[in-house]
Amino acid sequence: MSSIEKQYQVHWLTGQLSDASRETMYRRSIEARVRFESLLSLVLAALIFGMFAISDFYLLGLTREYYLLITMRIVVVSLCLLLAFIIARWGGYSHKAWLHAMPLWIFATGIILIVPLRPESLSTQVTAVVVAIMAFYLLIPNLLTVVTFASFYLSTGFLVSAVLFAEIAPVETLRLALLLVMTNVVGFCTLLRLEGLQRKQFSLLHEERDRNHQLLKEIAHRKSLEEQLRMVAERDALTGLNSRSHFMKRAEALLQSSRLEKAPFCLLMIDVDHFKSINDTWGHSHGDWVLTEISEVCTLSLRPKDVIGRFGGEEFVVALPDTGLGDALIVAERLRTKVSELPIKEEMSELCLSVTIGIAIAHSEDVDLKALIMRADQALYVGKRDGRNRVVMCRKGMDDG
Ligand SMILES: Nc1nc2c(ncn2[C@@H]2O[C@H](COP(=O)(O)OP(=O)(O)OP(=O)(O)O)[C@@H](O)[C@H]2O)c(=O)[nH]1
Repeated sequence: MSSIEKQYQVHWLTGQLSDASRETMYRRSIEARVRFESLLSLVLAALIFGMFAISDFYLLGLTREYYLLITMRIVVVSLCLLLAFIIARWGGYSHKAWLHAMPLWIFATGIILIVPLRPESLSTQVTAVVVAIMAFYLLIPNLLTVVTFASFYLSTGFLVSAVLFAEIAPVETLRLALLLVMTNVVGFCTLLRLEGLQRKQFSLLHEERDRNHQLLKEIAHRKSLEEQLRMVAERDALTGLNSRSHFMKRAEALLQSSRLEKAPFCLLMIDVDHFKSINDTWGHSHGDWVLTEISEVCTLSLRPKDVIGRFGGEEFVVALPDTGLGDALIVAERLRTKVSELPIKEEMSELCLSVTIGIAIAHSEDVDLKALIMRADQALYVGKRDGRNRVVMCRKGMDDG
């Protein structure tokens, strides 16, 4: 048996969940409904029990027995209404189930007390007792044990009263006893079945809820994994810039729309000068720091619609949509100056940080982004060759070299 099945196992005799905490949970789940049903049954039962006073009057007249009966009925009805009020206010079913059981004992006592006062109407009372027992079992569900005891009390009490005060013959006593036993057995079995079914339904609902909860957790976990994977694929781990592949995707889209709108489009290739010697002199961690600083200063100097990525090693690439050569030159110069003005760590004070930038503009005949990158790279190469720390535009003729 799985642990879930064990948690929701129903006791064969009490009809309650074997796990006490689950039983409390179940009772809490039906609390509002049980409260309302208890109220309704109490008020209705009190009303019907009280209305029998009319038939008492016609049968007994204003006799001593009648006054005793009416007093008893008033006490029972008042107690029931008082209990209805208490249940409405403080009758939490999960922790005060005994309160819901009390009316049964009051009614049972009331019914038993009628026998000595009206022994001649025993046959009517037998019917009333059978109806009351069935009502106990069917209208007060979820309290099988208590209902069984109360019904047993009513049955034996009534039987003893009938023998003592109505003086019924032994055969009649046996018949009455058998009738009461039968009523109790039918009521008990019906309620036991009902209790089991209700709790099974509850356990199925909970199992489903638990599974849904697990599923939601799993979905959330997968979503976060997907997000992490997406981040890994799209972002460069060191600088947080677009990764090369993601940059290519975004830049390609920008290039396409620039072509459609016939808007200018420029591309910058930025390379850190003498970066190898930075690594060699201060170590890779300082080299990483320099790359991060450069990526930050470049990102801050660009427009939101520009796209920057880390192309590899110490090389960055920038796509500038809606930008002609003149403006691209201004942007590149600004980036170059910002990098050269970057505040450097104390221990790297001798470092003269600079970048060389190659610019390429998209001509109408440009087939794809790769060709544009190649041209910017060639311009960058020229810049490196001519002494670094400069911005070079790709000119006709470089394409061939
Ligand atoms: N710290 C660090 N170094 C890197 C990283 N990626 C590449 N490098 C190093 O960057 C250096 C690039 O050196 P080169 O390609 O020779 O270029 P350079 O020294 O910048 O010289 P020029 O480009 O000609 O000015 C290599 O030593 C790489 O190992 C990185 O993520 N972090």
